[in-house]
Amino acid sequence: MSAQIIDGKKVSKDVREELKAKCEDLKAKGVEPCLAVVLVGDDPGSQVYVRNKERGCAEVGIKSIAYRLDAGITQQTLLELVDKLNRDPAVHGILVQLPLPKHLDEKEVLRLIDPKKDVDGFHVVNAGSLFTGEGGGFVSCTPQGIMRLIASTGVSIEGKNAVVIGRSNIVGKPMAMLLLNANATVTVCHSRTKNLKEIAKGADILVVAIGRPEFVTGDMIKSGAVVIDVGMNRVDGKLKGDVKFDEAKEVAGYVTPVPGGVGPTTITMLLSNTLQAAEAQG
Ligand SMILES: Nc1nc2c(c(=O)[nH]1)N[C@@H](CN(C=O)c1ccc(C(=O)N[C@@H](CCC(=O)O)C(=O)O)cc1)CN2
Ligand SMILES: [Mg+2]
Repeated sequence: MSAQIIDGKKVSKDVREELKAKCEDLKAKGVEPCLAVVLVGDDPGSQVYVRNKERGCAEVGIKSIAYRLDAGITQQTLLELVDKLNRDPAVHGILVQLPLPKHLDEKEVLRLIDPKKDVDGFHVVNAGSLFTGEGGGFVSCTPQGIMRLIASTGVSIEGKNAVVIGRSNIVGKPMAMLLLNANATVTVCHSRTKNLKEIAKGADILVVAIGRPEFVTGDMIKSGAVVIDVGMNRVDGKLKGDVKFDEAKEVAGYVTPVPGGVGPTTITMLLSNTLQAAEAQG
């Protein structure tokens, strides 16, 4: 058996077409959607992601303003910028690219972003509305994109065993909540989990975000499962996922590649959240 490859670029392209139309509608109503992107320092990966965010905005019709700040800036300077953007009615969405340089307090910065403009969905208010199932807040972009990828397979989530490997605030925890809200039976595994192999093998839907190259091997995957690989590990200059792709594709029903799976949908969901913010703020 050979799994179907979930094409993140194709899913992303289709969603962006919908977003272009939504953006045009907003502009026709006199709203010019605008995203402020804050990048601190010169991490090469972050520079690429920020550039891709600017390109994504341009493609869909969203105005973007990037603030590229020196790696040595103080916490106070960064907080003042966020505060200024919070108060600017022309800015609908604010994101601070992570990771920040070590001397800066990431949590304090994220807490200051107005939840109504927190298009990354990292603020406790937005995380809270996802956790209570209240909805209406912003959902973290990577897990939101993964829900689109799963939907593209046509496999229903309700009643399925979903296993999430990884418990970060950005991916693992919100992913578990989205799957739970979609009526899956969810297990979250992490570096201290015992019998991880057996638990993973019971998954109809397996999401892997543990940050270890090729951690999940073919013998940890249930036949026919949907396998989503969130990993982006650089090994000898090559990008490797958290799943051993060649083995996974012999066992799984569906599997995401790295690159070209989860990554492309992350930025697309950011664009979607920005339009949601612009619509709400008007
Ligand atoms: N403020 C934020 N910081 C970070 C986020 C985030 O959502 N908000 N997520 C990641 C980085 N990221 C977006 O910011 C991101 C990472 C990767 C991709 C992507 O398209 N990956 C490609 C491969 C790219 C490569 O070759 O390196 C793929 O998987 O096909 C998009 C967005 C951490 N920081
Ligand atoms: Mg820090």
